[in-house]
Amino acid sequence: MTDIDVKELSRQPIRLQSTRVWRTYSGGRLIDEWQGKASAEDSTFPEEWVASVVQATNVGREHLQEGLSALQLADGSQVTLKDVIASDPTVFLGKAHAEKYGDKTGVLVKVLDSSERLTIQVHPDREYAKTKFQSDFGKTEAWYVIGGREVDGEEPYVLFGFKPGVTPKQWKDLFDRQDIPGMLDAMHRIPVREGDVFLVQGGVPHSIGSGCFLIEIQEPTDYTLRTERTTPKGNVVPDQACHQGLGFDEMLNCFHYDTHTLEQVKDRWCKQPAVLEQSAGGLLTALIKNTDTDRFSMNRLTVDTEYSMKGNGTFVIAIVLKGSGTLTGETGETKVGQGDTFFLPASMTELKWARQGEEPLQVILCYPPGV
Ligand SMILES: O=P(O)(O)OC[C@H]1O[C@@H](O)[C@@H](O)[C@@H](O)[C@@H]1O
Repeated sequence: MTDIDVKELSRQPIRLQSTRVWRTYSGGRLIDEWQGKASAEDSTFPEEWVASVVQATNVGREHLQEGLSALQLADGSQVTLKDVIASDPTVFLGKAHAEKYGDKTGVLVKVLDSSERLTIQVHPDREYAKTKFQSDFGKTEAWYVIGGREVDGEEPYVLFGFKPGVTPKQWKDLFDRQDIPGMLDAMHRIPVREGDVFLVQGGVPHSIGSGCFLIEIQEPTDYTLRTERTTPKGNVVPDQACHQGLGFDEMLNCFHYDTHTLEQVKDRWCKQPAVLEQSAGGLLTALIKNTDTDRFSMNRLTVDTEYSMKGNGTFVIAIVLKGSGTLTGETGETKVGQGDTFFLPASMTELKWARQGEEPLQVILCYPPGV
């Protein structure tokens, strides 16, 4: 493995390379456009994984190492972020975090763009993940909608939460008969708009609809249990991809069968952004707060002129959503622009974002548990 200069690397923003991941659904054109690629198109690589130290689980693609974020070192060689962090977890992740989580970041961030509806699915809560997958993490996730498109005349939407009256027996029956309209109808359908924020806890049935362009923050696993045995486009979902080796009965046990009215779903899982700090230079808004969940948090920074951020002893995952400018730390200045992604090591104590372009610089800041 290439020599990692820990001292040098831990004092500067680490620019991450693009990591696209194969999924059962198609999309990704809006990610290509956002990243400024010459040709933008939908494909079966509809997700960009950011600062990932998690390998993707794709049935039939186990021979590939998908999902791990990489970066380029000063000598031009490539190394995974996972190896960089493992070289000195305390310096990169922060002392308190490393004491608790070792070399794991405890969080995974993605940019996702769907040109078709995703399969109806559920992710494990912590208890299920522990007992069935021997994992300390489940897969609670949150979505921040950054755009979207109309697909076949349908506006972007998401489906989640069981409607009143749905029972485990009914859900099993719908699954056994593969009554997909029935399964869709058992969940609430919510149209989405840029700026919306949703928290989807482990155990909650859901399906991201077509036309959604969003940033997702989640617990760092890739456990998905699917009740649809064919995708909306008609591709067969292998049994293993439905139940992850646990069998169909255990798959059905992953769901939380509490039911909600639409109002209750909105109250519980649709989150309202809240201003954290406003200065002459910028505006910091909380999208997912540590009072919403103890699994992660996410803020949006809008820089009108300049904005300084003090380190708080932990690392940050940054996605430049819009605009261009600079990011200055103790080792110098880095140019930043829409589509760039960074891992900001915990040992960076001070950072200054500055806008350069015509529009304000907008950055999404993602944090691990405990911040
Ligand atoms: O089941 P597929 O289509 O592969 O989609 C899986 C995707 O589902 C979404 O709801 C999110 O949980 C993503 O993190 C995940 O990658």
